Amino acid sequence: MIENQTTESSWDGGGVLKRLHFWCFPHHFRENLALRRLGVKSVEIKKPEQLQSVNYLIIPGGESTTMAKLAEYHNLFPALREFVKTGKPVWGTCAGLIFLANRATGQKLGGQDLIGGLDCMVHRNFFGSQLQSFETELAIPHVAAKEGGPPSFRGVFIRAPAILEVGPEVEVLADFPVPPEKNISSNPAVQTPEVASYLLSCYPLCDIFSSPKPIYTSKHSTSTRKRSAQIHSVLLCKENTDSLKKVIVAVRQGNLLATAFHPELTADTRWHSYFLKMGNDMADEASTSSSLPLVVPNSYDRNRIDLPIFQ
Ligand SMILES: NC(=O)CC[C@H](N)C(=O)O
Repeated sequence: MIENQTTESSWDGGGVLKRLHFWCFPHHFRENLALRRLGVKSVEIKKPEQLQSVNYLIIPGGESTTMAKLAEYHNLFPALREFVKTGKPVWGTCAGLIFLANRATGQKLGGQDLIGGLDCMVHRNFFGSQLQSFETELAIPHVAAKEGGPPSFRGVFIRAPAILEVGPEVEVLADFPVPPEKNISSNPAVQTPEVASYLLSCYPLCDIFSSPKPIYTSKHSTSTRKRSAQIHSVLLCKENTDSLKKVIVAVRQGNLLATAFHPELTADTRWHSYFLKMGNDMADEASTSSSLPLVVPNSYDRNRIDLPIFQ
């Protein structure tokens, strides 16, 4: 995995990669801080040819439509798709997750180009607008088993996507219960036909026609309004349901890692060290003995203070 070292990429005596390359968008600065805590220095990728000397790639959060336009402008898509196919580790956070998905919904009019590779259907802005951003404790059994520390992680969701479906090769690393009725019904961003279908599929046993209350206005078509009434009824049923349906918020598929939340905004670097170790996993699978193992310290530090972002 760790071939193609550039003169910028070097190893210390213990085999720690001193320079990691990643694709820069607005959250670059915070990614850089998290990686530095693990002894890794990162650089921005701005041109397709830079990807040839890259071993790891992080596609950070931001705004995926704008990111797609920039990637198009700089002709990055072919090189990014090629990179994903090489088997080198790639991690998409939030907008980066949208980029890696094979299928996306909730996109702006006209859609946007995706890199693809991750066999899933992602819903952009699933939880709503910027105002519906939130923090929550997520159970992360797989990552905690590998990295140590507590079994949960503080997930920071900023106008976040959620994964609605995954293919058989995809391992779910974290999920999250669909928010309660009051959040969803007051939130226009999630009232799309795709969310409707999803919620209806979650609660098939509910009487979806009881006490309908339209969420959509008269400017929407009759079928859309009917659908909206169905969602509302489903959500009313859900209030009485103990077992809330969950959406997926972190996955791994081979060399691809994706999180709907922002680990770089917390002081807990376990997702970053998990990602760095993925290079070793991939090298083991490919039995490429020529690759140097990347030594990443187990990163949980209970004394590191985490500042709240959303109250
Ligand atoms: N924090 C984020 O990366 C938000 C992603 C954004 N909602 C998008 O669709 O691109």
